[in-house]
Amino acid sequence: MNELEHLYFDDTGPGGFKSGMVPCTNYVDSRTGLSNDTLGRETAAQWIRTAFQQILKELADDFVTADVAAGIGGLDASIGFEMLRPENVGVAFNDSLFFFSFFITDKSSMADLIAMGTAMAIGACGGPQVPYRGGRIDATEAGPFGVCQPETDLKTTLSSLSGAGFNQADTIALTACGHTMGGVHHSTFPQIVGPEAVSPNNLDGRIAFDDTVGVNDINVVRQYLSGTGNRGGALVTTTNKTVQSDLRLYESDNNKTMERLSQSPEQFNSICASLIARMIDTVPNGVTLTPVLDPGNVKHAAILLNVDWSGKLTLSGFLRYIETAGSASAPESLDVTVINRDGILTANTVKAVGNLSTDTGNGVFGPTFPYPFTVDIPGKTGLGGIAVGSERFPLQDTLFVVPVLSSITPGLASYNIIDPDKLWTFNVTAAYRTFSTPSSLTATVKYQVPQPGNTSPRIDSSNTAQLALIGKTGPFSLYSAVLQYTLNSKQVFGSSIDIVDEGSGAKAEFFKLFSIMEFS
Ligand code: HEM
Repeated sequence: MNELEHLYFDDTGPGGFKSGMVPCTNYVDSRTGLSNDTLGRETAAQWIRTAFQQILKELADDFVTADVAAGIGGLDASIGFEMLRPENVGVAFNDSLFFFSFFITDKSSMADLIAMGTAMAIGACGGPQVPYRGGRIDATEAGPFGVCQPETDLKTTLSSLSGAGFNQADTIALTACGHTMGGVHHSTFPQIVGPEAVSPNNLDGRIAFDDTVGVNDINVVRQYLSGTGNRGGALVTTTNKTVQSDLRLYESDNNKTMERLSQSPEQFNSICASLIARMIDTVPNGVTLTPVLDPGNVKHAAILLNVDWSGKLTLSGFLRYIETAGSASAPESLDVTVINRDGILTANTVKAVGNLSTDTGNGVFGPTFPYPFTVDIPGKTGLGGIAVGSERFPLQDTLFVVPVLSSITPGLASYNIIDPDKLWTFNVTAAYRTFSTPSSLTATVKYQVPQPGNTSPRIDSSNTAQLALIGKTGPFSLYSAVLQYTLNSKQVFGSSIDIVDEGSGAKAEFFKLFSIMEFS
């Protein structure tokens, strides 16, 4: 299963991608790793701002100053290299990148996670579903300097964003779509918000954009136009004219765009969904984004394939059922039917019973329920996929990592995500459905490594080892390797292994090593 789909649709429990913004007003302080509701900060809002700043910054540097038509700019996480710049003042970017860094793997770049954070913060906090695609590539160096600050004059802001393909109405609407959650902080922008905003439960002194600070809604537009509530927030109401950047922008077309946005929540949502999608989909030349991640109704997740010494295969994992708009409510069970190696639907069917008491949904698409299943498969006929109702999901048994014959030590009992470096031993066994000896069967372990001067790590793919034949079972040959690395727990968490036979092209890609860690 696609890692981004997993993070977005399934990984929503404690420690999952969504955990930072539950509830939407939650704030996770990267300095302690803990929630803190006394500062007047909000993680969901920081995530949206990070994407924009990366883009406004990337919009301000790549995406804005650099010209999208020239293909230079876009969401590429170069902000990680630029934390010390004045334009990146405040903790928001550091907080966000620190949180996202736990989820960086070979298949999930920082830039994709920044974009996902925005889609989730908006979609799960009362806003629209923002179409989300993957495929962004992280920059390997800092980008040019940015320009969009509260002090920036209107002409410069508009021309910067127009270089990124956003006209004046787009720029006004995009800003209002972003400036509905969170607010402006005295601790970060004392020239905008005075010390009077500071209180025991608002130690950073936030003035919110509207009075629904944790909800992505039309309120900011309506309060701005009617002069009620927070009147659009401090970038409108500050008496320091130089930094009234929202007021300058909103008024620049005589409030026409704000009037249009205010007409209905549905209109606000649909304009925002399309502008935010355009914002996060702005990528440098040469980057091809995937199709929009489709929650579907039913998909498989956390699939593991084992083989025993008699050659019998066992497939286990779960289906997730999302009650997307207009779909039937989750049934008590779903039938999983094995498709054999030749692509033929077999009579081998098991019932996956839903755990309907646990909604694992990300709050964007609808209640989501897991249906665990296990099915035995004769090694002779093998596995080509599974069918669930009319849906077919391709799987393969040509080359795969065998979880029961693989291990990681030390185990979960001594694992803590903030543990420092220690020696890890990965004992990896793969089953290969061939009896001819491959010229070279290699295992590449990929894990994150820090980048000097950057909060965001990169993936190191340089650790490769040969696998050696250890036996045969049914139609499979078993190959194994023992790999040892000194890593911290965070590196182990996101590590994965690819097994490749270059000669035949057979591969088992992105097996997450953490998935086999046991209590020991
Ligand atoms: C057009 C020019 C813009 C300027 C000059 C600007 C400036 C600012 C400033 C000064 C803050 C206060 C940050 C703090 O005190 O921590 C802020 C907050 C925020 N901005 Fe913007 N912004 C702009 C557009 C946007 C856009 C287009 C989006 C997203 C689509 C966005 C999303 C946010 C969010 C979510 C916050 C709240 C952050 C928090 O509460 O931590 N901004 N912006």
